[in-house]
Amino acid sequence: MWLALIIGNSRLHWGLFDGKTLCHTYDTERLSKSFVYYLSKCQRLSEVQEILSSSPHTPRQSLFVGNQQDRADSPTTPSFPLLLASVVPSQTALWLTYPNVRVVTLEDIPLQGMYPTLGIDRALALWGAGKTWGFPMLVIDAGTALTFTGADANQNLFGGAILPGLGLQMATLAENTGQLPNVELPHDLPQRFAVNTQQAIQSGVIYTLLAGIKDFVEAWWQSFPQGKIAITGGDRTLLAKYLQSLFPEIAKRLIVEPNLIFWGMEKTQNAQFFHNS
Ligand SMILES: Nc1ncnc2c1ncn2[C@@H]1O[C@H](COP(=O)(O)OP(=O)(O)O)[C@@H](O)[C@H]1O
Ligand SMILES: CC(C)(COP(=O)(O)O)[C@@H](O)C(=O)NCCC(=O)O
Ligand SMILES: [K+]
Repeated sequence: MWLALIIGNSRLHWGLFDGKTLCHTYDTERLSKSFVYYLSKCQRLSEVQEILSSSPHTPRQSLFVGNQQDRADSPTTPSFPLLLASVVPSQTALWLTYPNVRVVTLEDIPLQGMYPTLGIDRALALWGAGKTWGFPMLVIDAGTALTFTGADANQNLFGGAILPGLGLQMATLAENTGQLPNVELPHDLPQRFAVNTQQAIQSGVIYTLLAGIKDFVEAWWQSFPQGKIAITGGDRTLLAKYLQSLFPEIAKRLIVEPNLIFWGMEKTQNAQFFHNS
């Protein structure tokens, strides 16, 4: 068993693997240094599962009472292997205190033509999607930031784009204006021409984002008529639903998949190391 951890800009994403099989996923808030320590002391799968699914993530001392001393001193109790991919350097530093950790870097991903500052989450999601469904592949990651990241049939980075994600667009309006409230995203596509403030914000953010996605997707298909498109990230389901209502011909060709980055991590040599250890 091994753990995959993706540190995004909003939260942490956890995957619990049995070899190549992804058994469980968890999303957590950012965690404390003592959490890192407790996780490193977990011996049984049930302990890992309990502390990752507890909320808030303050591990109960009682979980470890009894044989904690043995564990601290024994060299024969290694921690669960942890494969880490992070786009938040301060958080990477915290998780490097975990004893059995390996960090995925761009060098571990066999895509060609990557630029040095490309986000590891983008490269992994693209690698995971392309290896699973084939290249050319365009990944839309609807997370804190919304990114497009494409690779051609030769697994060469074609390029992409970065813009504020849905949540960030809404939050920025509320934070930087005197009269705009914090507004939730609606479950269904709102009416375009709104007659109140809340719906006007929803309409503006959603319809311009959908138009932008359509434009990128059409440009992608112009370059790669048979090119595939996968969407991931915390807002993927909502966006796929809006697209289904507004542009069903695009929605029909979208692969909606929450775990692209985990698939990418599993398909690196680093994971191979854990399979063999
Ligand atoms: N339980 C949740 N907590 C936080 N964000 C959520 C949640 N469910 C959906 N979201 C949406 O997911 C987006 C963040 O996506 P995510 O992929 O988790 O971000 P990141 O990987 O960048 O940390 C936010 O814009 C938010 O709208
Ligand atoms: C674009 C991102 C902020 C997306 O982060 P996320 O929304 O997944 O938290 C991240 O991939 C990143 O920091 N990229 C580095 C710049 C680049 O990819 O060109
Ligand atoms: K993202």
